[in-house]
Order: sequence, then structure tokens, then C-alpha cells
Amino acid sequence: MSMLRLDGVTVGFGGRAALDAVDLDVAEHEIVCVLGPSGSGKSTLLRVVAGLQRADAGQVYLAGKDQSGVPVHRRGVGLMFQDHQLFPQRDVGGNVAFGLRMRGVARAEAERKVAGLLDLVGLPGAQRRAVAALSGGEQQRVALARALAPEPRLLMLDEPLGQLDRTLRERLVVELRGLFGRLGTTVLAVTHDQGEAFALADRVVVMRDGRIAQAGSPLEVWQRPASEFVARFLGFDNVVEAKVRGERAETVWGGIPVPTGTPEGACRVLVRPAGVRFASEGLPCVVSGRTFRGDHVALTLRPEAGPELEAAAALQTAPGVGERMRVAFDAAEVVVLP
Ligand SMILES: Nc1ncnc2c1ncn2[C@@H]1O[C@H](COP(=O)(O)OP(=O)(O)OP(=O)(O)O)[C@@H](O)[C@H]1O
Repeated sequence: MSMLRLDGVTVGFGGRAALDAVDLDVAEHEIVCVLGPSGSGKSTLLRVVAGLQRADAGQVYLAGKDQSGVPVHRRGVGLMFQDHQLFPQRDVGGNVAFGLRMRGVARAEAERKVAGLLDLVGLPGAQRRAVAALSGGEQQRVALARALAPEPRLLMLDEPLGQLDRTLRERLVVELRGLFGRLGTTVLAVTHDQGEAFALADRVVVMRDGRIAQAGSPLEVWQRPASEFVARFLGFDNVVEAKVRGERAETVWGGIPVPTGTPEGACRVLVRPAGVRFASEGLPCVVSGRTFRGDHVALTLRPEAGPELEAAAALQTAPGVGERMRVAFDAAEVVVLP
């Protein structure tokens, strides 16, 4: 069943569409991450679903019911914002219990629930701790427990891990995915960090100028970016003008193999860095940059002609800046862009 459905939702600010006829379905128990550059409409999307922002056109449905005119507190959605907005004067328990007390849950029941949630987010027994004395990551967990407490049918997260350092984010993202899976929570999260989105989501939605540029599983979007915009947003910059003839695309980098059935004629072609292979014959290049990436070395190659190329090399054998080599392209890593 569809937990959330947006049908042609449009929101305009001063003649400009922050959301432009957006259609989106989120299934029950699904985790959907919305990605996109600054100003693409991600926060507006969350706000319109929460009821904090009115749609100029289109409908929002929650569990099949049109939400037009339904106020925020009656939508049954949980919200967690970037700056997690904990109440500094309340202790951890008071913060997590907030939504429960608002709903008139009895004290003993609320206390039992708070204890369970704190266990769940990895802060067992933290009820009486002062919020101000917690680390950023601990505060984030408290905010999450608070958002989960009323058992929202849809949990919405706006840059949930935004202010945390990378190591903590990478750990929390794994924990969150596990937690949502165990609870069966339906999640709509917004982030500008693609690593976070790809690690958390069952499905990613890439936005551009108020529209959905692509939606699909992390693997689909990663392997088959639907446009040059999505490809570059994901950090793939090996894009070149091409003319397809048969199973080859002629480019300034020379011939690039393309999948059988690719339409003939002009297009643009993306070669993922993994598909740029050192070869005895092929395009002559000079290494112009070299960046250590932990498990590999990212190389920038300057070819004889055309834009620079990015390649990945093994740590032990990566060439140095200034070295000359030839490269060939692997068909499996080539994507033909419309
Ligand atoms: N209350 C508002 N009044 C006027 N314009 C707004 C308002 N809220 C958003 N906008 C505009 O709508 C567009 C989309 O904004 P939105 O905050 O949804 O983008 P975003 O993708 O969440 O960006 P960011 O990643 O920077 O948070 C932007 O051009 C923004 O300036």
C-alpha cells in the first residue's frame, strides 16, 4: 500500500516554482531519500507533506486520505529537523516523552516507552541526563527517539545527520537503517549528502529545480543516471560529446564501446572512473592529479584532446603526477546519456 502519495504538487514562491507538479509514491515500510542541490525543493517537499506549507496545486495523500485542510498535528507524521531543536530546559527523558504527554499518555506508560526508545537508540538509562551535556551525536539520537515516540505512520527527516562529523554519520546511518527496518517505519528523508542517501535508502529521488530528475533504487540510479545532471550530481564528471555508430561512440577521446541497441546519432556519454583502464594501446594521457582515497587513488588524467578524465587506480600501483600512459574504456562502465 502507498503510505504517502503526492499528485501534481506545486508550490510557488513569488512566481518561481519551488515544487513543480511533483508526483511521488512512498510505500509502507519504505525508506525514501530525497537528494538534490541547494534550492532544488527538498525542504519544501517535506513541509508540504507535514502540512507546514500549503500546496498551490495538487494533492497530498497519507494512507489514501487527501490531506487538504488537515492541520499539522492531525497528520500523524513525525518530523526531525537538522538542528534537532531539543528543549534545553528539559532532561533527556522529558524531551523524549514530550509528544506522549501531549497526547495524554499516562505517566507510567510514557516512562516505560521512553526507556524502551532510549535502549533502541543506544542511550539506555539516559533519562535524567541534561540535554546540554550530551554530544552532538547523542543529541541526534535523543531527537530521533522523540520523533519516534508517538509512533508516526510516516517519519520525515530533514538533513538528520547534517551537523555531525563524517565518521559518526557513517555509523549512525547504518544504525538508522537497521532501526527503521526493525520498527517497520516508513521514512522520507532529505539530504544533500549522496553517500548518506545511498546508504540509508530503499529508493533515492534526485531533485532539480522543483522537479524529480530521477527516482530509483540506489543501484539503479548509480548504475544508470538518467541525465547528465544526475551523473554530475553523483560526482561522475567523465562526460563527453559522442556520435554513436553501431556499437561504438566516436568521441574526442577516440572510440568508446556502447551497449548493443544504443540509438545511432549524437548524444553524450559517461564513462565511470572504474571503466577507464590502463592499456598498451589507446588514448595517450598525462597524470595531472592524484588524490588518496583510502582504498584507491583517484587520478585526474589530461588526454591529448578533450576534457580531463577521472580514473581509479590501486594504491600500490597508481602512477605519479607527470607520468604518461594510455587508457582504454570498458563497455560495462559506459552510460549513454539522453
Ligand atoms: N518561505 C519561502 N519564501 C520564499 N521562497 C522560498 C521559501 N521557502 C523556499 N523558498 C525557495 O524555494 C526554493 C526551494 O527551497 P527549498 O528550501 O525547498 O530547497 P532545498 O532543496 O531544501 O535547499 P537546501 O538544500 O539549501 O535546504 C528555493 O529557491 C528557495 O529560495
